[in-house]
Amino acid sequence: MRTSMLKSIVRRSSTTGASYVSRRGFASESAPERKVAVLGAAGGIGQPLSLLMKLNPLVSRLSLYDIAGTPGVAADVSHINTRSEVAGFAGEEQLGQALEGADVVIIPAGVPRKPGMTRDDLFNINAGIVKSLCTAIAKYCPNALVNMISNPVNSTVPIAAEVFKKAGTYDEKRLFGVTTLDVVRAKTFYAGKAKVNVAEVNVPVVGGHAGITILPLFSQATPKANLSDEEIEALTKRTQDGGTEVVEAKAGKGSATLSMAYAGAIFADACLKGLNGVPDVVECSFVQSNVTELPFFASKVRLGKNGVEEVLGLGALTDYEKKGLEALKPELLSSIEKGIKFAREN
Ligand SMILES: NC(=O)C1=CN([C@@H]2O[C@H](COP(=O)(O)OP(=O)(O)OC[C@H]3O[C@@H](n4cnc5c(N)ncnc54)[C@H](O)[C@@H]3O)[C@@H](O)[C@H]2O)C=CC1
Ligand SMILES: O=C([O-])CC(=O)C(=O)O
Repeated sequence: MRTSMLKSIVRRSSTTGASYVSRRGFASESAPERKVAVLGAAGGIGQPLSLLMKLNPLVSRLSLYDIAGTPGVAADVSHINTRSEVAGFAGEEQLGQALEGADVVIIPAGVPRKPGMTRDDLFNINAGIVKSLCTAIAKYCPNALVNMISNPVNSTVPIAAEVFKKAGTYDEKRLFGVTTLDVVRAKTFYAGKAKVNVAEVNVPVVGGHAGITILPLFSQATPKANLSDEEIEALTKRTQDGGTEVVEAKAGKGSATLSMAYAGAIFADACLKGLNGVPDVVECSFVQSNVTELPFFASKVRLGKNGVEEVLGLGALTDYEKKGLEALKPELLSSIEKGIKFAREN
């Protein structure tokens, strides 16, 4: 019952198409002990993400932290008859306990967009939240893999890197901006247009996580389909504007939460599989990178026992994609620099 439910909820890894339960087949009983902490667990993303992490048999301890509201979420989720033990922590004084011993920390803490706002408009509030949470991570679980969801990801990941550098704990292999929702969207939109089975689709999405910095590489999408240039352009634009599509539809009640929880659960699962030694776990993520001249960049990443095992290159690009790549660089660089400057000055 549990396995079939999991399979139907989270069927495929987003880039590799690997099945949810590890290919080496760790049954829940034999999988290593793994603690996952969700920071912002009482929020719109945090709650469904906590549910999905409770359904993941690779998790043995699930730690749910927020400034308030987590005892209720934790009590609720803890009644689900799956492997992990659940604990809720609320308020800054409990943050250390929430983080102690975590293998993976997922951060969806912070304010979401309203119509008319860009992700960068969230910077003033979310930069400080991310900085204080990362300061605590450096202290209580410096070896954890950090999955950054809080926006603007293009700046919050560089902020986290600076905080860890200051604390002397930075390891570029362990810091990830979660861009999986861009991949999830690209797959869905491509499958609809190409009329192929969505469960079979793979599409890398590179760059960053805001507007034109999101660059889906539909020329590398599989299964192959004969789409016109106009169709590729429309798919690219829809993927880039996917977040705004949801923000507008929610009309002031926030941004993507359910699809983000799904995407966040897929990415965290990939991190856990990598830690557990499952081979060939590949997902797109915004990481420290040499793929372009920019210090951080999203591309396919191979995950392993220490986090990032290999940052994969871009592969062959069409002229349209090359143009998109050049066009995104100034905006992405400026968001990265804004994050670094904030962390150095505050
Ligand atoms: N990377 C991505 O693809 C996506 C990122 N996001 C971002 O995720 C963030 C969260 O979005 P929602 O869950 O919809 O917002 P929300 O407002 O529903 O939930 C945020 C939660 O964070 C908590 N929080 C605030 N300060 C905190 C702190 N210092 N420590 C711990 N928790 C704290 C709040 O109490 C709240 O429960 C936003 O910044 C949003 O833009 C949203 C969708 C996709
Ligand atoms: O658009 C937003 O503000 C939330 C987000 O990052 C997304 O849905 O991709």
